[in-house]
Amino acid sequence: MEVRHATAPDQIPGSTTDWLRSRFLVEDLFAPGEVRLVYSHEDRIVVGGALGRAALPNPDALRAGHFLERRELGAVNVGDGPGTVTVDGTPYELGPKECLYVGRGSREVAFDGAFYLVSTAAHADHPTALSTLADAEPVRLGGPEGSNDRTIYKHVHAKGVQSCQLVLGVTVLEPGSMWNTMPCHTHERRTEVYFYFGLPAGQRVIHLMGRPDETRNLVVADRQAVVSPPWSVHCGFGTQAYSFVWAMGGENQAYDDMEPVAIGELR
Ligand SMILES: O=C[C@H](O)[C@@H](O)CC(=O)C(=O)O
Ligand SMILES: [Zn+2]
Repeated sequence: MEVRHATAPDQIPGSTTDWLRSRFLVEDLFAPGEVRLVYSHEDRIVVGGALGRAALPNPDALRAGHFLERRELGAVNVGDGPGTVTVDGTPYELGPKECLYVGRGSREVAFDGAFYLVSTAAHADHPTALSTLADAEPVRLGGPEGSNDRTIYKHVHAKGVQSCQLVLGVTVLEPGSMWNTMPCHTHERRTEVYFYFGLPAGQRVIHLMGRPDETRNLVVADRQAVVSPPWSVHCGFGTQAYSFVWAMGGENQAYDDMEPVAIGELR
């Protein structure tokens, strides 16, 4: 497991493309038969990828008896077909874009498929729960005039699957729509990670990050993640339509607790 230290906004002016990518972009999460993990000190969020048949390891850096001893986990099927997550002997079948929340205290977690993983620190046990696309109360936002016609599926949130601090959903853009999260925002009380998937090979998402008045861009390929510290905007446009998993950890779980940024304020 790679461990990344937290960052500060005053590191952004003068930063190089390579430095930005090494701190904020997570590139290689998927290898057949492996679970790959990156631990970010931004709200202690761990992100990962599981491909094929693989079990959740217990990295030394956690100093835990097992991965979920003091953590909770969301696993989203980012493949094109069904996949299975088995938790302490109980199998759960997930369709594409569906999510399994795995509660603190679960010991053995195994995957069969293509899963994106997000884990946050947890102080209480919540039941392991499947959230299907129908459970996620889809909300249609945007429209063709803003090239941002998209559907937001909320899986783990205050009114859905319960958790300690994890909030997680999937946003799907309609063909011909390119922009996510515009107008954009920050949320001072939470870190958010975007994981882009379903982007055709050779296409890219241009992801904007940084303080609203000092933005930078990251060029992101399919199945890559971007960590947004509380001071950073997070939005982007694709060269074709795509989907992404958004997940947050931090001080509260209020999805709408954000500082909106007017488009004209961006620099
Ligand atoms: O804090 C909330 C997150 O940034 C996302 O839910 C935004 C998003 O999915 C979108 O506008 O497309
Ligand atoms: Zn956000």
